[in-house]
This record gives sequence, structure tokens and C-alpha cells, in this order.
Amino acid sequence: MYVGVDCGTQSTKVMVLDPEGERILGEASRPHRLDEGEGGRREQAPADWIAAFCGAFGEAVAKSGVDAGAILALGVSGQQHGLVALDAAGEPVHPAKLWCDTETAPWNVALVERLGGEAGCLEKLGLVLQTGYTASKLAWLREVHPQAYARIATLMLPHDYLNFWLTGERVAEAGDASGTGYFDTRTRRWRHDVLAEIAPELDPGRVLPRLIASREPAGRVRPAVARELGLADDVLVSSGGGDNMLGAIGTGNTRPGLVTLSLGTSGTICAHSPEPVVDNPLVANFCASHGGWLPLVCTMNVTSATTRIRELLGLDLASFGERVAAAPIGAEGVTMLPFFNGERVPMLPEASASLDGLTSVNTTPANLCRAVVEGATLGLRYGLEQFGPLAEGVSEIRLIGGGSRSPVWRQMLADITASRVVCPQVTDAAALGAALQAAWCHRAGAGDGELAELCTRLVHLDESSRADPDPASVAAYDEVHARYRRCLAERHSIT
Ligand SMILES: Nc1ncnc2c1ncn2[C@@H]1O[C@H](COP(=O)(O)OP(=O)(O)O)[C@@H](O)[C@H]1O
Ligand SMILES: O=C(CO)[C@@H](O)[C@H](O)COP(=O)(O)O
Repeated sequence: MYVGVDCGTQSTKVMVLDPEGERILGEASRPHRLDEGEGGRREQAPADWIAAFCGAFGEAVAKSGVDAGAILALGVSGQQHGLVALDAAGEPVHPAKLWCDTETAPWNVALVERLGGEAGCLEKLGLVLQTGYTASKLAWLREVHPQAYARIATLMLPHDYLNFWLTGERVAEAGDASGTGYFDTRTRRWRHDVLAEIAPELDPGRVLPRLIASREPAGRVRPAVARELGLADDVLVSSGGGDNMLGAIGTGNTRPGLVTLSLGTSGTICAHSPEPVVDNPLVANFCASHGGWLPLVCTMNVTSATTRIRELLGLDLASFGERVAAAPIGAEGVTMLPFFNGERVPMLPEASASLDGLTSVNTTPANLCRAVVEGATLGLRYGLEQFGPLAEGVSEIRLIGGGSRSPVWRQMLADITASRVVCPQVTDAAALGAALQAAWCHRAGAGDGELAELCTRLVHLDESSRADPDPASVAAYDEVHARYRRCLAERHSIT
């Protein structure tokens, strides 16, 4: 049995996988608290992730009906970019600033300039630093909380931290490290010189975790943790990775020709590539967590935005879905740019959300619900367009994340992107990807089991979820898209 863990923004999910029976035996999740403040602050306490993991692990194992002692290996996926700075005792010096924190936008602008602008970033890192990446969070901590900064002994990401708690090892892997901003995504190495620009007092050789290869284990579960979880001795923990990298594995996107799109707190679009992809600063040239690269576009306001409007109107998920379905395409002229939290693509970290076209007739709850879902999805179309030739010829979008459970949203995505959309049977694909990576890592010792073969056997599509673009709706959305782009141009000068 193998266990996959995904520490997302909103919750930690745990899944028990039986690769021989090709079944998921048990699943559970626990929510996370999010500390949101004015000025773009978005933070979480790393201890909450551990508590959520333990709760979800216990429930998933109980549901699976297997003895925890039968688990051979675990894999951990995590929300990318969060800064988990630890002191010498392994305690966080400050709550983790998350990928969606935009408080550090001015520090990111200054950093990009110091590294030589977009060209300098591309040359040193193989990508252009964006607000949300770890680097500007570290620069912020140095300036705003110097006492906490002075105690830093290790720099980690959320999944590295869970691996550290599980194994006691301070290690990192290329996929997640790609989003730090002090890692060269082309050579898969830390950039000590870039870290020195950001944090000259820190010794890169000491504070950066040891890099391991994708198939290498992070370590073995510590005896104290094994006792707490009821695990056998010597349970392996795979390298793990960023949630997008493991989501790619969990959708079988381990080779070129597929696009994975996630409707999670964030919206992400990625495609596997055997080569680095460095021609558009909006497409992040991340490494994959199994080899190769995973060029990715991330929009920051997807289910975070739909949830905001849903809660504002006091609706549960089902009633919200009914309102979205009840309103016509284009929400009777209401357009929302849902940048509640600033935005990464388009690059507008300090933007706020806006509503256009409201009249005394069309200002209805249904139109507001529809407008926020359309706005988030049109933002993803903008993101998909950034891929250029890489997305051309892709016949199908593999859709995952919480929002993929909505049939209305699936059809809307198919119509807005004029592409076929299909969900895998397991839409918590990052947790499944983590379990598959754990199996791959565990079997390396036995010299068998290629990852692509595991994916072929264990990633299945949910044929009932397929949505094909409807020509009339595609044409109607083209007009809605034109209106959206006009708003983007008028309000934010994005053409
Ligand atoms: N049926 C549904 N329709 C629309 N949105 C949904 C549905 N089910 C879940 N969601 C959304 O999915 C979100 C969680 O997505 P998830 O991918 O688990 O997030 P993350 O990985 O960022 O923590 C929920 O907050 C909710 O808004
Ligand atoms: O910042 C990014 C990718 O660059 C986000 O995709 C995070 O990795 C968070 O993901 P979710 O919690 O939305 O899954």
C-alpha cells in the first residue's frame, strides 16, 4: 500500500492506494486556516499542516480497512512557493507566507531589477521572478522581521517541511525548488549567488536543503512519527514535489502532448516538455518532479474568487452552482475581473477585483455568480494563450481540482477554450500523483516499475465527465471574451 498526501491551500488530503488492485482504498481531508490581511498578507502556520495531515491520515487509513503497518511508502505534494524558514531547532521563525501572498510585491519588483530585469532573471534562473515566489518573501522577512530572519537555519517549502517532519531530513527536489527564485531551472541547481543577493547574511551551503533526484527517497519515517501513525519501521518517503508537479503525474501528464488544468484555489495550466521552455516570461519554466520540465501558468483567483462571491451571497456549493447555471452566457452583460488577491498572470500583483456593466436590470445574484466563474475561466483562457505552440495540437484538457466537480464549469471551460475537457477519475490528482511517485520510488530498489507504466495502469479517465465544445456557445463566449479583454485593457492597460 502507498499513501499520497497533498497539502493544498485549503486542505490536506490523504489517499491510500493499492497499486496491485488498482484501487484507492481510502481518502480523507482536513481543512486549513488561512490568515488573510489587508495589503495582501496570506499566511498559514506550518504546525496546522501537520495536524491536518495526522487527522486526514488516520481517517483515510481507517476507511481503507488496511493496517497502517502494511504501508510501504508515502509521497507528499504541497502548495508551491510558501516560505518555511526554520531555526536551528527546526521550528518556523515566522508563519509561512504562501504563494498567494502579495504583500511582498514591491520586494519582487526590486529583486527583478537587481537581477538584471527579465533578461537577467532568465539568464540566472531560467524563469522570470513573479510575486508569490519564495525569493521576495525572504527579502521581505529580512527587512520587516529582522529578528526572525536572524534565526534562520534552513529554508524550506511546504512539502519539504512535511518531508522534514516525517523523516528529519532537510532535502529538496527540483520541481518544487523551481518556484523558489534561487534555483536555476535549466541546470537543476541552487543559485548561491542569487540567494546571496536576496539574503547576504545567510550561508547558502548551510541554509539550503540538500537536493535529491526525483526518484530518490527523502528518507525513512522517524521512529517517533512511525509510532504516532502506526507505521512499520523503515517506511520510505519519496522526494515529493509541488502540487502542480504531482498533479501532472496524477493526470498521466508525464510526456508531451497533454495539458493539465487545475481549478483549485489557484488556476494552473501545465504541459510536460523534454526541454526547458523560456520564451515567455508569463510561462514559468518549472522542472517536473519525475524528470523533464513542466512549463506552467498560474492564475491566483479561481475557487478563491468563486468562494468569495458564494459566501458573500450566503450560498452553499449546490445553490451557487444552480445560480451559475440559471444565468445566460455572458451574465447579461456583467463582467468581473476577479483579481481579489492581485494576479500573477496577467502580471498584476497589486490589482483588485472589478465589476463592469451593472445595470438596474442585470444586477442579480445569478449574474454575479456566473460573472465570477466566467471571469476566472476567461483568465485561464488568457493563460492558455501564453503557451503558444506548446498548447497547439493538444486535443484535450485534463481537468482537476475542486472546481472540476462542477459539470457547468467543465462545459464552460470547454466552450471558452474551444477544447475538449475530461476529468480523471481521481480529481485530487496531486495526492494520487504523490502516491504514484511513492510507489515509483519504493520500486526503484527492486529495479522495476517505470512511472509512465504506473500512470497507464492507475490513472483512468472519467468518461462521464467529458465536455465537448458546443459551436454556438463557443461563438457566444468569443464575444464575452472580447468584452473581458476590453475591460482588461481599459482598467489595467493589458492588451
Ligand atoms: N462542485 C463544486 N463546484 C464548484 N466548486 C467546487 C465544487 N467542489 C469543490 N469546489 C471548490 O473547490 C475548492 C477546493 O479545491 P482544491 O483543488 O481542493 O483546493 P486546494 O488544492 O487549492 O486546497 C473549494 O473551496 C470549492 O470552492
Ligand atoms: O503558486 C502556485 C503555482 O505556481 C499555486 O498553484 C500553488 O501551488 C497552490 O496551489 P493550489 O492550492 O491552488 O492547489
